[in-house]
Amino acid sequence: MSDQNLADWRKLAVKLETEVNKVIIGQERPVRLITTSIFARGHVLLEGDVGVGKTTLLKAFTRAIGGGYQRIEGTIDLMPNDLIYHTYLGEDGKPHVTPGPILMSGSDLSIFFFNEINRARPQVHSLLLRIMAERTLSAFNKEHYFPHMIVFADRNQVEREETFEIPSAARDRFMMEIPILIPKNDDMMKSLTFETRFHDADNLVSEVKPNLLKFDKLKDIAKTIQETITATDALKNYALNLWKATKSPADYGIKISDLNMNRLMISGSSPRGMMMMMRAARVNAWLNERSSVTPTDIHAVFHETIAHRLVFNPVYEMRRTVIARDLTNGILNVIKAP
Ligand SMILES: Nc1ncnc2c1ncn2[C@@H]1O[C@H](COP(=O)(O)OP(=O)(O)OP(=O)(O)O)[C@@H](O)[C@H]1O
Repeated sequence: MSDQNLADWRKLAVKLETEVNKVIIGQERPVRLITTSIFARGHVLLEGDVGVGKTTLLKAFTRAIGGGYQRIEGTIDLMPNDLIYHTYLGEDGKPHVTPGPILMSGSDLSIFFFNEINRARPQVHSLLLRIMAERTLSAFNKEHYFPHMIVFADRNQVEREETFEIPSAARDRFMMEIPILIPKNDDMMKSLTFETRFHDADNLVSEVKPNLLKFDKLKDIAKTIQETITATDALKNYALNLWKATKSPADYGIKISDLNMNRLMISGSSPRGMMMMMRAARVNAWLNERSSVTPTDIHAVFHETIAHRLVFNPVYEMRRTVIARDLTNGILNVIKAP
């Protein structure tokens, strides 16, 4: 793929963001991060309250990139097979089997949204993780492939009863965890409350230009971005120091008020985490018309690619959201950028 092609795709990526930002208001940063994940081919955890527009956001993205959108709700009685097929008694009195959400769009599946993943049992998580990693599933005597699928999973953080928290090994498979918060701006809050266009999500999504990108070409362009955007030795050393600081922040003089830094960390970033962080940073460089990754590109994605995979001492886990934010900020402040 030529440089011209990369430039053309960049224009499409910017258009994609414009289209989504047209219907989803006050979420420019999550939209940039989701675009980054799409072009870095990484799965995403969404963190946020209910009714903040997550479904609408993902439907808007799917409409613009093309391909199929499917969604499933995590519930305590959901079984792994519920992802694969439904059974029902037909009018003819006979049992029938139809494809479940994961199979419904066939190999054109583009975005799969698992809402409230932590309400589903670990058996369901493991099936999902296997499909995410292998992009294939055998069912109905056939192998099914999902070469273009990106999984988005939302964790209900408000009600913790009857939930099955996804373990750190599973969280590590996701490229990012992106917070989706209610817009703070008064005018936007008024718009969401009073403008009727926001009240009908399907109608709202229909304002997005359909099939702006070719979803089945994203894999190729993602590969080209990773192969084309370079990193200097100084930048590589910088990334290495950031990595080490996630393992033992105390050794680097990083402090968070009232925490015992020597007891905070159980484990820092995994190699996969650093790899995914760099993939996202490369895409950020490309989106900003740079041919080489700069520290700014790393800063743009560091928190969202690293925080969810850090494991804290259990006494600090309840305060994870705040501590993780302070820690990643502390690391970026203390480690000297080239
Ligand atoms: N920032 C926003 N921009 C545009 N519409 C929004 C925004 N936030 C909420 N909405 C509107 O709020 C309604 C609920 O949104 P949606 O169903 O997408 O939320 P959700 O986060 O998926 O909810 P749940 O967690 O309950 O599934 C929709 O009508 C949507 O248009």
